[in-house]
Amino acid sequence: MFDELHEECGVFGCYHIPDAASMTYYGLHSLQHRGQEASGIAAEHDGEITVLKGRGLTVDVFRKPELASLEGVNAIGHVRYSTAGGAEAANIQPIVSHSSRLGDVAVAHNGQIVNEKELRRELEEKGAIFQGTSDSEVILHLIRMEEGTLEERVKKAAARLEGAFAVLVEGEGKLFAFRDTHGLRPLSTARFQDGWMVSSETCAFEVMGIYDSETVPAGGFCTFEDGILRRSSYREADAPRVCAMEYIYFARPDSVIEDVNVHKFRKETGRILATGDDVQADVVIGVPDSSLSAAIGYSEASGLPFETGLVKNRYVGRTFIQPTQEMRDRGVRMKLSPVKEAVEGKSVIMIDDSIVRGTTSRRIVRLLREAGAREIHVRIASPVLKLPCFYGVDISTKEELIGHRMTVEEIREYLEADSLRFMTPEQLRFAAGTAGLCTACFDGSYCTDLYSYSEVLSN
Ligand SMILES: O=P(O)(O)OC[C@H]1O[C@H](OP(=O)(O)OP(=O)(O)O)[C@H](O)[C@@H]1O
Ligand SMILES: NC(=O)CC[C@H](N)C(=O)O
Ligand code: SF4
Ligand SMILES: [Mg+2]
Repeated sequence: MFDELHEECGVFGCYHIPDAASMTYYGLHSLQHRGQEASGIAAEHDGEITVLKGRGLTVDVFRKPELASLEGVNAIGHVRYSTAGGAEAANIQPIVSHSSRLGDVAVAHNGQIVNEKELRRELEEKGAIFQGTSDSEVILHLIRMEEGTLEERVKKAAARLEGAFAVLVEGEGKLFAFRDTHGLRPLSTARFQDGWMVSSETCAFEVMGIYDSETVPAGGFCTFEDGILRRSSYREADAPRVCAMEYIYFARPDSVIEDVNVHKFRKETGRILATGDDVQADVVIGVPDSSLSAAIGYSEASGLPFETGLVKNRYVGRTFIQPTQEMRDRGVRMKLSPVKEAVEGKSVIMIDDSIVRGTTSRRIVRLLREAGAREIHVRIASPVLKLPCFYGVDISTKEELIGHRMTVEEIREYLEADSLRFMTPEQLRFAAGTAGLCTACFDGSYCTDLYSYSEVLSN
């Protein structure tokens, strides 16, 4: 069970770049918002892969001398929030295999393989011995079991996978990157000096001063070999379906996915929410950080002033020890505080990006009332979340979702808000412009066969 909505994973790779491990470290740091559970880097030098990984944030897992021990011009890295398989050490990525016959190979994966159980059974029958329980390990075993050159084996392995995946593979001095046929998870490449970088999000390139990048298309396959990048495909692309939650919540506003900037998308959702909203209000506030862009969009379209109504303590991380009951009773809130001057006596439009269990919105409505807000109108910059995700986001059962159990009016009552509105899936697709979206957790339109996971839906 999750407490709130959690990020998923991020992958970053360097090919033909001096001190690749250190550059990967900086890349992972920019992707930290996608996973705070564990972090790892695998660097290759003369065909040998050395991996360093551990639980926690990238800055806590790596120290300078350790990074220096990761030699080589190629490296891949991963920040993890587990979705399949537990948080145990064996599941931390990159996952590496050493073999005298096939050499060293490392894999880093963001997403979730929906036919994992079927593949695992088949691989075990053929003699594969798994180190852990993560779905990502299946990719490594498939590569080992296939025949041909490393590139051919990686391509054949990719073609066996169903679900959501942005994957990096390293071995034999080469790097491979591929993306699922719907493009559910983002992945981009960029030129850097004499080499290349690959990243889940383009924000990681920009911190390196790179502003030109290219999306790996759905079903696309990149081979970095002999100092060059060759683009091909391992399977025909399906209709593009980028995870809508990437735009709504996960990705950083400065990232661009499928040519659509995340901040721009969020502003558009705010604008759509404001259109036709006839509520009488004085100010618009957003829940920092992920809904600030939507709140700005709402403010611009409605002509109502945007205010800093809430301040976030950025140092409350996942490992933060929950306050004692006594502190809770005294009203100590560790994560968000209202700005009384901004909301007192006012009718407030409060924008958040999503409601999962309703905990956050309910808490904020109360905080704003205590701070003297006269009316609170909650506007959510996404549709009602009703169904689980099997593509790499930890919404695993529908019972966890307030939107599955209650009508919008019942949710409004639970939140103690004066009014509540969501977007429709159609409006969300409109906000995405040219990018095709997955909206399955809102409307059930899963774009792949769900294999054993379909049981979760029928229960
Ligand atoms: O309905 P709930 O179960 O409370 O979940 C919804 C909240 O979870 C996310 O925020 P979160 O606090 O996880 O992180 P953030 O600070 O990055 O927005 C999201 O932005 C919503 O605010
Ligand atoms: N959130 C993710 O993308 C996780 C990747 C993979 N399924 C894991 O659990 O390690
Ligand atoms: S089901 Fe929802 S969270 Fe999962 S990939 Fe689709 S849009 Fe994203
Ligand atoms: Mg939030």
